[in-house]
Amino acid sequence: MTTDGLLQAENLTKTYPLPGGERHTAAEAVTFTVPRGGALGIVGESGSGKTTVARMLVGLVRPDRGTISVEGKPREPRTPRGKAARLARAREIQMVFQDPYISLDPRLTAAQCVRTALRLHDKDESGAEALLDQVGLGTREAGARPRELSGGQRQRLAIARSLAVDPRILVLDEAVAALDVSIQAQILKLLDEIRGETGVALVFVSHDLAVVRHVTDEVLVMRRGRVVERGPTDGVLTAPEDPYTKLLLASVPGENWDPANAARARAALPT
Ligand SMILES: Nc1ncnc2c1ncn2[C@@H]1O[C@H](COP(=O)(O)OP(=O)(O)OP(=O)(O)O)[C@@H](O)[C@H]1O
Repeated sequence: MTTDGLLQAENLTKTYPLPGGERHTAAEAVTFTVPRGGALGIVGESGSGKTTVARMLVGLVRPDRGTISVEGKPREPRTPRGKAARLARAREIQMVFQDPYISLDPRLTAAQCVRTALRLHDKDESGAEALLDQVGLGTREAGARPRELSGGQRQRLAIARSLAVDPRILVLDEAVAALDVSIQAQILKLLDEIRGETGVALVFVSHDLAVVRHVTDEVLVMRRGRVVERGPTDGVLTAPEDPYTKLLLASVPGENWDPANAARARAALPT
């Protein structure tokens, strides 16, 4: 096992029971390293296993096999007992979900939400305004509850709350998928700035290749639970080698886009 890098996932495998006693493999032997301050994209179609990998990283799904290490230290599959150990674990990896509405407490204003996270981690609550400012939320938004914020503002708040913990790694699962493209661009720019300012590493899970192209250095392409291609994002998305990556790229509407090419690429894929 390599020991360099901030985050290491080694042979992560997860299966789920199927009716009839067999098991469905959602992720199989997924291995990658993310360097300090790096940004890794995990792409693939719906059902390829991206979310399963993201959830294993933060401990929401327990791998059948494989290990996750942060700075060479293995993460226990179970949440540790004791407040200090739990908080230390939370500081390693934070997650931002597609729909922050579900994960935000509807009763708390944006400022209260961030203050609560700071307090929990024994940090100075007066830092809340600076964090909200960092994600582009001003005084009016600071006093608003989630239902009074737009989708993009809610996602900014979810990011601010994650940053309050001062994490080493931020895992974002389809974090901009529900936003319209101009808001997506703003959030992607924000994430890039935050990465530059704080050195937080990003693991960016998305079905959207254009999104991953903007915010990641390296990319993994997943199909049916397996990594079928990996490498620098620009290289993989400009000159893909695997037929599945070619299919994903052929499926993106754009200039000279021809749905027939995507259909042909899919027909040529090995099953
Ligand atoms: N709790 C579960 N029980 C059974 N099967 C599951 C469970 N969670 C995921 N799966 C299956 O595992 C596979 C991978 O799912 P996963 O959610 O990781 O894919 P994904 O690439 O993130 O897809 P999407 O983009 O649609 O979320 C799918 O076939 C899914 O049906």
